[in-house]
Amino acid sequence: MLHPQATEISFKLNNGVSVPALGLGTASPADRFSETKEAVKAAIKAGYRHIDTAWCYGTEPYIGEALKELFQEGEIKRSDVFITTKVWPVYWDKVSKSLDESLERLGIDYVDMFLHHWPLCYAKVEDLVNGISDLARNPVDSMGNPVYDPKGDWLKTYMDMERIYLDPSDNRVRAIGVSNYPIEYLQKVLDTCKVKPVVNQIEMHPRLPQLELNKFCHDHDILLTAYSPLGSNGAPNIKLTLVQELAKKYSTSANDILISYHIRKGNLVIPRSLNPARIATNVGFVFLTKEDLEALDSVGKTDPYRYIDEDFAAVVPGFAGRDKVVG
Ligand SMILES: NC(=O)C1=CN([C@@H]2O[C@H](COP(=O)(O)OP(=O)(O)OC[C@H]3O[C@@H](n4cnc5c(N)ncnc54)[C@H](O)[C@@H]3O)[C@@H](O)[C@H]2O)C=CC1
Ligand SMILES: O=C1O[C@H](CO)[C@@H](O)[C@@H]1O
Repeated sequence: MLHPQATEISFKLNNGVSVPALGLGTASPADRFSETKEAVKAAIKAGYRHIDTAWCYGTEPYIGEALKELFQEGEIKRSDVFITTKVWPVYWDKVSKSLDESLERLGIDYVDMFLHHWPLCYAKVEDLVNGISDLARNPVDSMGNPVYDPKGDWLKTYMDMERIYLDPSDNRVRAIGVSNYPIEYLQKVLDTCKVKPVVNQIEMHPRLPQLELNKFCHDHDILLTAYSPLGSNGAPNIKLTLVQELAKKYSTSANDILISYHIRKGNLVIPRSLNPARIATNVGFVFLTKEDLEALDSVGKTDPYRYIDEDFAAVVPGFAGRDKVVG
């Protein structure tokens, strides 16, 4: 059977906007930010039409440089590419400013999808050396504990995003969504807000299949975007025995299995790489069977693991804050 490549598959968001299933992740390491420009150009040339970034990543300016050149070279036009960015919790009450800063860095006048990065509210602490817009990305006190804003209300961030989306004179976003939201927070949004999020971007892979969240989101017409599909730094999920066995069964690569796992379930997936050759090979699509998908889901029962579990996230149900440094 002939299969499309992952880059050729798109889904419809609940507001009718079409989104390519495969996007390029761009949370690049700080010492390699500038390589993001060539990575984005390589991705577009390999057929990707979806780029995932965030205000806090530091890569938006390099994505902007890549887009500018791709537009000038006539490789793509703005409407050919789906750009996602996110508002970080230090800007929990500065949503419009966050969006403007992202748009300026990206060199575009709208984003296709604007996500609430984390349902929590950081304090604003000046950091003129390593900060983003002169604010500490992850403010901590002298004991290394995260500093939250005591007046913070995570729902306000989503409501401000909603206001921008609903304003007919404001064309800066085509769709709004969330990230790292557990079921109870999604339920609160559904109960209190006018606009249903189009996606919930979460860590998801065979070791963290997120079956309950999947059911809840799909029951409510919310797509999931799988982050860290390869297991984040060093791509440890590639070594999983079942993933290797399926790669052998389908004469393909382990990364194709890990990416196809999400697309076959009707979800989006955003693997990261700065290596043009890898970017070009992370596009194979395998028509995994129902049994394959169930077997992959069950890895998380015997060998569960959340790779992205930073200390600041421990206030969100489901996160443990594993990286806490006790000083
Ligand atoms: N919303 C959120 O809170 C978060 C969102 N994200 C987004 O998701 C994206 C992907 O997640 P990441 O954590 O970056 O991890 P990932 O699971 O995409 O893995 C990235 C690692 O895999 C390696 N890799 C890529 N292709 C490979 C291949 N073919 N063979 C061998 N190694 C390969 C890369 O060099 C890198 O070390 C991010 O870049 C970011 O855009 C990531 C974390 C949190
Ligand atoms: O998107 C994100 O990326 C970093 C980790 O890679 C994390 O802090 C944030 O949620």
